[in-house]
Amino acid sequence: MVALSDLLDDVVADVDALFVFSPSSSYYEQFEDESLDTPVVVVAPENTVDAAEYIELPLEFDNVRDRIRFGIEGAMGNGVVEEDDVVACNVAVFGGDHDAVIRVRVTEEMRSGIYDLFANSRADPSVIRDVFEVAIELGKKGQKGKPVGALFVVGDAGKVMNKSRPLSYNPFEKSHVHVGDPIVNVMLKEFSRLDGAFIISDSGKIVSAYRYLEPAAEGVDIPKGLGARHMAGAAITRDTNSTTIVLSESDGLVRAFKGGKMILEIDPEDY
Ligand SMILES: Nc1ncnc2c1ncn2[C@@H]1O[C@H](COP(=O)(O)OP(=O)(O)OP(=O)(O)O)[C@@H](O)[C@H]1O
Ligand SMILES: [Mn+2]
Repeated sequence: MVALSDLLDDVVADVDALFVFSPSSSYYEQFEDESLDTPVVVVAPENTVDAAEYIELPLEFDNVRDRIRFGIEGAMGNGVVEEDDVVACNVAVFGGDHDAVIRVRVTEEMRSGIYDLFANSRADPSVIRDVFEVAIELGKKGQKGKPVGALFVVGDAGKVMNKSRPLSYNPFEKSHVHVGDPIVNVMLKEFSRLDGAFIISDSGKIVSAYRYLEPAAEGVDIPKGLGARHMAGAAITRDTNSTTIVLSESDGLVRAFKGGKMILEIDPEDY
């Protein structure tokens, strides 16, 4: 006969670290006890509890898997955990109080680049997320069932505009629309059939569609086999402080670039 608490014992047995997501001060206090010999990592929008090991969560991922993956990836980047560590994650799945402990093995695949994409971009994290979600959705569904490609340049829009030229009239010229508005997502998907790039400001305003990017491509090092869209998308992030999110029409993958380098490559179907 097992006691119910045995189930929990198994979940937390021999873990290398405990991740506590967005704890209140009073909740966190119980982990500060020196007798707990497991390192505690706090993952939260702000380090209000003054945790020694802290990972910033720039947005509340509603999906718990995403939230956990993000925290672990951040901790891998800081060297707090490494491949094959086993961690316990204390989260609130249904909002409010912490209601679950989830056991996770850290794998190298968790280092997807998502953490870097959100935490170290100049644009607002929620803007990055909204654009990323449009790209993922477009990648999953295509445009009227056909695969489409798209190139989104996010952040540092003034400079990006200076390093590009219009291919056609700008449908967003006089509008004040932002990514994340449902109607805008429909527009972005519709316009993705057209050539060129979308330019989006730090705060999410859609500045232009149809831009032909003309960055200097020297010093840009991206995987061989990627074409002009990806080269331009990578190079503009070296020339400016932007981040780009690129959906490939030919292989269906979503990639992100920053500082002239690819920081993320994912299959929308896995996301
Ligand atoms: N400098 C650029 N600025 C903006 N858009 C570009 C630029 N170069 C190419 N594109 C866009 O990318 C499209 C596809 O070009 P290309 O096939 O060379 O890129 P790719 O990297 O192979 O992308 P995909 O994997 O989607 O085919 C072009 O039709 C054009 O709309
Ligand atoms: Mn191509």
